[in-house]
Amino acid sequence: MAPSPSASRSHVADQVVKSGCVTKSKTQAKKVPSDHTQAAISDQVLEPVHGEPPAWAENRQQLCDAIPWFHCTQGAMYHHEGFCWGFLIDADGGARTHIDEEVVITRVGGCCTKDPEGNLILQRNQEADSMLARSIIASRTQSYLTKGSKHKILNRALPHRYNIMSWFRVTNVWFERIGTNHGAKVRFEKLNLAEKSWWAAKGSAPPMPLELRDFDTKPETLKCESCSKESIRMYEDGWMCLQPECDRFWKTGDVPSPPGLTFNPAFLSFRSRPDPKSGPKCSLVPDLLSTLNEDATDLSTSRVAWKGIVCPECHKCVRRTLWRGWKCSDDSTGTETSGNVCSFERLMTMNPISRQLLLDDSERPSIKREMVFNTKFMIPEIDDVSFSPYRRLTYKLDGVGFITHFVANEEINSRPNGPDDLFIDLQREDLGLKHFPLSSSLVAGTLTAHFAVNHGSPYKYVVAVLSKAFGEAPEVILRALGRLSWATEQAVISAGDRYMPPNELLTLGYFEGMKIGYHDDGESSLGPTIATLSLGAKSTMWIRMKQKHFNGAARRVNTGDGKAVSGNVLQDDPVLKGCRLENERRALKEKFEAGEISHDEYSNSRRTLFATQKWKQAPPVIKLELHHGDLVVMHGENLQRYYEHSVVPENKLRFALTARYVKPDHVDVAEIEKGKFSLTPEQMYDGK
Ligand SMILES: O=C(O)CCC(=O)C(=O)O
Ligand SMILES: [Fe+2]
Repeated sequence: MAPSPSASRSHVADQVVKSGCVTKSKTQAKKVPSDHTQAAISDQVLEPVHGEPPAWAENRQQLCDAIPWFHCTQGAMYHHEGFCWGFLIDADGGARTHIDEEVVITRVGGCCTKDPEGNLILQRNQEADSMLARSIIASRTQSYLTKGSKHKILNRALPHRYNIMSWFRVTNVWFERIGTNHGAKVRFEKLNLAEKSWWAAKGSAPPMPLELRDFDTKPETLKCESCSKESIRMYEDGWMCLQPECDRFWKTGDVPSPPGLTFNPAFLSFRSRPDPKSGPKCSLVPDLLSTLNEDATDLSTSRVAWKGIVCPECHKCVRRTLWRGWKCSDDSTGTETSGNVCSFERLMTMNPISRQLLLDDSERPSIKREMVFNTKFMIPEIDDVSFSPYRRLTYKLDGVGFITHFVANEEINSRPNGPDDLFIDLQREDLGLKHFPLSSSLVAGTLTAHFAVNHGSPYKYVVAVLSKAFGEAPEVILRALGRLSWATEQAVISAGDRYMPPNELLTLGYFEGMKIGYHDDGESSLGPTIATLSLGAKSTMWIRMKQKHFNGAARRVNTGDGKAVSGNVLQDDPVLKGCRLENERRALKEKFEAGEISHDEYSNSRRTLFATQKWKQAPPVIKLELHHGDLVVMHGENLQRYYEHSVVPENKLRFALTARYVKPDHVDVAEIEKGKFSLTPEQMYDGK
């Protein structure tokens, strides 16, 4: 038996209630089978909304960067320390997804995979003690919602792809049968019932005043005869036990529940009494800008200052794409639906940080830095004579290439025009450093975790960085290029190879907490030598074998248990020193090369060999501690083909200036000029 209609319920019933599986109002009960829902929805004509969201974004990265309570690039829920902070209602909320002006009902998410048609399928049972379910249950007092405009359940035209809705509270978490499993569902209720929701239909009636609402009538609750536990009457079609462990779970009478259930109107329309004590714990829209004090010396490079902001003018979530700050129009995805053209920008005065501020005590060597090499990694050849005052460390990878590390010291760093001066001058210049979109990223719109600017011949590897001509480069860039040309020449000539002077220089800038993940610098358009000058904060460079070369096969994820296993074996296995199953792989390769086995037999034997091995990450083989003023030269095409590197700085500010040789036949004729330069005697470097 449904409870009798309450004041609040009848009021809400006047507003049309939509649901993902069933479209229904109290007076009009029209059932739509779930698989027809999407088609039905796409035919709907969307009505305009009454207001504007307090903040919005065109992609998920913008949202996650600017909204601290939704710092979550995947999944529907942001949970932190056991609480759900933000919830994203996107395209697929499951059967009976419901949104009206005050209530949202959706699946909790998790435990899902996508079928070939892209529909979310619940893979296994979701339990009440799962992390997601626990954090949403713990968040009963409040939660916040954002919503994707792809989600047409509401039947309204939402202004942007992601729109912040409001504060909500969690009123119910329960389980439904989904296929052969059970999954958690949640009902949210808007906290502020007095104010009209911006997503209400344009011209719709204002919300019912609080004093006229009935907060006492709740949907009826019945005790299950089998498990003796109580469950709310959730569905109009009849009461059923909602305890997944009960034998009467999700049954009306003795039969499994029919498909196309609809919610009990009393369940949709009840409202919780407003409680002034359970207000929101943080602001819906953060105000980072007003709390920034630019006079604090190193604030502009600290972690807090590279978050996104909500534009005070157009309310877009804007990432800090620029070295000096935020520019609303610069963080545009080109998909802005509203044709948003906003001129807001906030560029900070960047007070140069002295290198002394970034040093720890172990980094104040007078002449040579003490070095202790960890035997877990390759031990280099040490040469204190040939390039004094530099110490030269050489790491040789047989048949692959070598890495030369010129270790600087105070004598080198403090010379006029040396690394100390370069570090300050780079900070004074407006180099045009920016975050660029990663060209190959799993999540579209992801920006690099560092700032970059390219000078000289265009270089388009990890990110497509527009290149500025050396002719227009600040003087400090040419001085760095002088040092890098010296290091490249010394390292290559001492190995007896041909020196090709660099014609490109990529400057990377790292604020606190930024880094460059594993990647290689191999590209057919590049010469085999790459030289980097480190300035500012100390950092660690890691070098490891590429995963496929380490394992001998590409990585494949087992669909059954989700574990990583070996996929296709390498066509041409170089069998690098230190790779997995090195002896066995080498023996098979030798047999194949000697013509003792066919290519198919070679591949099959390797497949059998790898079948018993779990996929493993390659451990780093070389670890370099990069200090201010150090130069590193990587030489050898195969080094980039078989190995990859990453660099993780430790403090607030670091620059890495990397020079390469871009082959002229890979450069557009119109761009050739950009790579030409001539250095003055002051810009040249002699190794002192
Ligand atoms: O930050 C560094 O030292 C490394 C830079 C780098 O790997 C690159 O520019 O490709
Ligand atoms: Fe690199």
